[in-house]
Amino acid sequence: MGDAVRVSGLTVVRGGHEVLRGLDFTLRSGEVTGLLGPSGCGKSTLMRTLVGVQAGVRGAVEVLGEPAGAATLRRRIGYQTQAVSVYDDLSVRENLRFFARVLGVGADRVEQVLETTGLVPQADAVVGALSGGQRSRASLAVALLGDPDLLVLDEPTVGLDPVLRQELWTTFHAIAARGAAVLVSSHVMDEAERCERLLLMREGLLIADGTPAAIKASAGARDIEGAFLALVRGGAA
Ligand SMILES: Nc1ncnc2c1ncn2[C@@H]1O[C@H](COP(=O)(O)OP(=O)(O)OP(=O)(O)O)[C@@H](O)[C@H]1O
Repeated sequence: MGDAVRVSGLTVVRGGHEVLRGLDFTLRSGEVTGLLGPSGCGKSTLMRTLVGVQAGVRGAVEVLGEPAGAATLRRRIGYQTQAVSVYDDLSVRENLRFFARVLGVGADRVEQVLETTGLVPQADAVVGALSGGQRSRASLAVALLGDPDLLVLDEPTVGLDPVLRQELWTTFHAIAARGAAVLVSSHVMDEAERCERLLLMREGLLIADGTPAAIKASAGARDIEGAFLALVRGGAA
């Protein structure tokens, strides 16, 4: 499948500092790419840039063949931020019906995303009464409503128990298998092995880009955490 995202020479200035420094990479459709790096390295800023809401951007950022932020991309991109973005006093289904109307998609899509995110049993429960993991899945369901070709998920598994994390990763792979490019950020290196491809970041720089196996092999490390440390000690960033 082709490239969903092409980025070259991307630099972003926030608060007078270069928080992204000359990034070049592509994201392919049909793959789950993990965006990994310590807190503050620039993952959220990169995601905000791809969805077209970040100011202070220099360089070329092409998303689904258009410049990032183009109005035509709105329905084609799903974005889940770190904050839960559903209404506590509405049920899951009511939230989805509301956002479906905003996006102009049919009610049948609401039922589909309830299935995809495993929320059918909770569909009529108010969001305020759900667990953190269920609330997070409700946000994911909203991000899926437009049947996006690019799905951008900012730390969607943070704070979830291992069973829920496993279920969510299965969902991400199912979405990619239908042809979407899926970008998932995490500051937990052990999520790396679940991705087809990884972008490792540190201090605004991309220090590795490849499959988990290739990154481990080139760093001579047994796991991604070891590879990350080897890359940092080797002066990659
Ligand atoms: N609104 C802002 N104004 C100025 N600087 C900011 C702003 N938001 C973030 N930054 C800075 O930009 C850098 C990158 O932040 P960003 O949120 O992209 O990192 P992150 O890797 O997503 O971190 P985390 O994993 O903690 O969410 C940090 O140094 C941060 O302090």
